[in-house]
Parts: sequence; C-alpha cells; structure tokens
Amino acid sequence: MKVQQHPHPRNYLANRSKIEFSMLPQALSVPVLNSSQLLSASALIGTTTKRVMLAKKTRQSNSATTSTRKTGPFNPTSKTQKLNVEVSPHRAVSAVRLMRIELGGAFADLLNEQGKGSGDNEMRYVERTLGFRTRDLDDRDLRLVTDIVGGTIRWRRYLDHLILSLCHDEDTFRGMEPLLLQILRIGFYEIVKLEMPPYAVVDENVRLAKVALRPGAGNLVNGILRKLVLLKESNTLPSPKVEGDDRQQARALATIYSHPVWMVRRWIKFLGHEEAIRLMIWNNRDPTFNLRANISKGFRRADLIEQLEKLKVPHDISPHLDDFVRIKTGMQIVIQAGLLKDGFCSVQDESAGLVVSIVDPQPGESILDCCAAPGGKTLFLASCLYGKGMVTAVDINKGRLRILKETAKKHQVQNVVTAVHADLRTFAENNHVMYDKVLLDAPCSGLGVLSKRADLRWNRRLEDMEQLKALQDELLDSASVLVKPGGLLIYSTCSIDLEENEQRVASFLLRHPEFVVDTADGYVPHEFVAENGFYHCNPVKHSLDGAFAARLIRSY
Ligand SMILES: C[S@@+](CC[C@H](N)C(=O)[O-])C[C@H]1O[C@@H](n2cnc3c(N)ncnc32)[C@H](O)[C@@H]1O
Repeated sequence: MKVQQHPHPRNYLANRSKIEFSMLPQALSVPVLNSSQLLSASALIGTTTKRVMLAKKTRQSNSATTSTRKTGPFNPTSKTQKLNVEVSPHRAVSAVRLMRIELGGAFADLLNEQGKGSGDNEMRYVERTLGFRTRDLDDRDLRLVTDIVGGTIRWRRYLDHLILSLCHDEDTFRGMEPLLLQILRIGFYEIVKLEMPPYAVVDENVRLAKVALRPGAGNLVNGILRKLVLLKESNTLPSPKVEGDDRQQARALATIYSHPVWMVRRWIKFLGHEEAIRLMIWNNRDPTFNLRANISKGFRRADLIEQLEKLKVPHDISPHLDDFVRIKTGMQIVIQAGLLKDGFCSVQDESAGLVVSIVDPQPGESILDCCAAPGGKTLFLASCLYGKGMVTAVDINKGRLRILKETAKKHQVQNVVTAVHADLRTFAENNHVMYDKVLLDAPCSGLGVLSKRADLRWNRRLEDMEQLKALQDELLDSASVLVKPGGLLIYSTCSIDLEENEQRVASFLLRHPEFVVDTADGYVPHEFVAENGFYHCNPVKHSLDGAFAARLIRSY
C-alpha cells in the first residue's frame, strides 16, 4: 500500500474562517424559536422511526381505569378512556415504547419524529395498548423516558440474566407476556443501574402491572422485585464467572456488559480482552451529542453558544472542529427551542464532521456524495462551498433523500446541492460525468455508534457483516469510476470493524492500482491518524463515536 505524505500539513477546515463571512449573508439573529413543527433530529443521527402496530393489546386492562375501548390507529373512543393518575406516566410510556422497539415497531432513537419524547401519536398508541390515559408528559418525564428506554435496552441481556435467575423456572421467564417483561426490566434497571430508592420503584412498577395487566401480574412483579432488592442490599447479585474456553468467557462477558456474544468474540479477536471491555463500557454510557452551527445561515458557533447559554443548556466547545459544540444534557430543550427545525444547527457527531474535514471541500469543486441521505455530511460539505460548486447527493432511499432535500432548504444550501434518487451502481454505469471529489460514506454495521443507537447491538447479526462487506466492495468499485484522474475518493464508515474498514480498502487497492492512499494527516488532528494514513476515531480513545475514513487519490 503506497502512502503519499503531505509536505505542508493543512489545518483541518480551520482556515475556513478566513473566507467564510465575507461570502455569507449577514449573520442572522435567531427568530422566534418555539415552533411546534420540529425537525427530526433523529434523521440527522441516521435513524428513522417505522410505524407498525403491535399485533394486539396485551390484555384487557383493569376495569377500574377504563371504559369501552376499541383498538386501531384512529380509535374514536380513545378520548373517552379514563385518565389514570396513579401510574407514573413516564413508566407507562417507557414500557410501551420498549415493547414496540422489541417487536420491531420503532428504533430507540432518543427523540421521536416529533422531536419530542412523546408526540400525540405515541400517546394515543400508549392509550390503546394499556387501555387507559395518563396525564401528559412534562419535560422531566420526557427525560426519564429517554433515560429509561435507552438504559433498559442497552442492559437488556444483563437484566434478563437477573430476571431469569429470580424466576421459579425458565418457562416462567420464556413464557412471560411482553408488557410484563418490560415492566420487570424497567424495575430491574432502576434498582440495579440507576440505584433509585428500591421500595418506591417496587410500588410504582407493581401498580403499573396491576393497572395495565391484572392484579396477579402485579403480585408477580412485587415478588420478583423484592427478591432483587434483598440481593442488591446484601451485595449478592448473581454474576456469571469469566472462565472456561474462549466461547464461555465471551458468553460471560456478553452477559456482564450486555452485548451479543458474536460481537464480544469479534472484539476480543481484533482488539483483545481489555480493549473489548473498555469498548463495551463506553457503549453502555449515556451518549454525548454534538451540534454543528450552520454557517450557511450566518449562524456561527458563537451564536449557538449564546443561544445555549440563554436556554441554560450546559455545553463545551469542540477542540477539533470550528463549528461544533458538545452537549451532554438538554437536547430536548434545544429541540423545543426550534434550533434544529429552523436549520440553525444540526445534530452531528464530531467523528462525522472530521470525515468532512478529510474531504476538505473547497469552493468551486464538484463533489459527489454517494450514499448521502439523510444528509448530515452533504449539508456540512455544502456549507463549505460558500455558494460556489456543487454537491451531488445520491441515495437509494427515497424517504431519506426527501429529508435531505428538505433540510438543505432549511439550511439554505439548496443552491449547491443536487439530490439524485438512484442506486449508486446504476448511477455509475449511466452517468459519464466525473467529479473532483467522491465521498462514499458506505452502509455499514454501525458498530462505532452503539452508545447512541441503543437498540442497534440487538438488531445486528454476524451474517450481516458478510453482506455488508460485499456491498461495500461493489459500491467502492462504482464510486471509483466517478473520480476524475487526479481526483479524490474518500471511503468512510461509522464502524470500528477492521473488515469493513482497512480490509475493504486493501482489497479495493488490489483491484484498482490507479488509486493510492493519501494520508489523512493534516486534515484532521494527528491523534486521529493511524500509521497507515487512515482516519480512525476510536470511542475509547477519543470519547466520540467510532468512525473510519481513507483518502484515495486517483493517479491516472
Ligand atoms: C451510512 S448511511 C449514509 C449517511 C449519510 N452519509 C449522512 O452523513 O447522513 C448509508 C446510506 O447508504 C444508502 N445506500 C445503501 N445502498 C445504496 C446504494 N446501492 N446506492 C446508493 N445509496 C445506498 C442508504 O440508503 C443510506 O442512506
């Protein structure tokens, strides 16, 4: 593999400030920021929310709380259901959302499509499922739903291990109805991981089980949770021993750190024991979010910081990227203030922002973004062109591409973005235009973003890896023919997996001797560049999402 070194390391996008504001419209002040139509932040972190109905409500609910009830998406009786004031609404919503996620009805994105923890549709869904109404969620409830749903999903394997060990027998556990299991998981999570006052947790979850299911379900929850409290208080929670052969050890670690066994085995193989454990600990932590100020609207980081201060959202500036800010809490407040919906900023991880630094977009360039939707990188690339040049954004997914187009308008970069709905492989065959720079942000396992995508670990299978690798090879081949001689191909993923990253590039270079590796050094801080010249963002080392990118120059 040939590595081309740069004589003059470049400052990754930092130099932009020299040109940016003379080329932009006047800096805008933020207008009224409390609109109800909120942009989906989930789209920008690469998730969507599917709508499927749960097959049937788990059971008729307790007669004390409900009147006659029909099920169906537009249930006309839902308004007549009685309001239950005994059950804590965040628990009721969390239990239903968890059940829906597990049955494939939604992703565990921290924000739903309304940009709020629970929009009207979700509340109607909760009513239909439980058979009663709860009071509306306030901001504190929304935060609790986010925390409980994210944490309970992440810790699912470990929580189930505890629940199983406290059930009479395995059949009781395996045959448990879905809602009951979710209520137990929530209770276990609150007691074991959130360390909440245990008897309050027991009471609340027992009440939910009684009202939403039946008195017997409440008794079962009571019995199991009380056993758990005793074990916790005596410090004797059952924990698998890490011993035996490789497989047995991986199984134990998978339970303790709550990940699928195949992932643990893969990480032990590629990273070693210690690093694999550190990675799992990272994946189980509450994520930090990054916001990128949208300079295309004349909205700089200083303006974003001013708004965050007004909103009392704690924040830190990114040490790596000019326009980025980090926030640990307060995303709901940012959303409700309309900053995302109105296009003043985007949710974008710094690890993804640094991929744009590696593309190093310059005004006047023609850039092809091959797998562009929902557009996080497209928008950032476009904002670096200052109205000169073009980003052609191709994606196979029409719905996600629609989001990209709408967001480009909001961000005021539509004049430099052309969206094309196509399979890249067909596009490459039929399109004879070549580009200065081609970014292939390939579909991948997402193994670098498990802390943000709490449910992803349970949805990925080992078999997916082979299919993804084959697709990545095909897309790389297609992308390569669209690069001008002397132009640049950037291959990136949000994975930390060697086989999706270095190995794909190595195999590409064998098939395409016309490309050589160009080091990422000088485009991103040195600490992100491996010896082979590739960009690596390592969650454990950099406390950001995992990501990879390679700069490949077409020499002829
Ligand atoms: C990792 S996501 C891209 C994220 C995007 N670059 C961003 O920053 O927001 C991968 C994208 O590849 C698209 N994709 C998958 N197969 C494709 C194909 N054959 N042709 C074009 N796009 C494809 C998916 O629809 C998905 O939107």
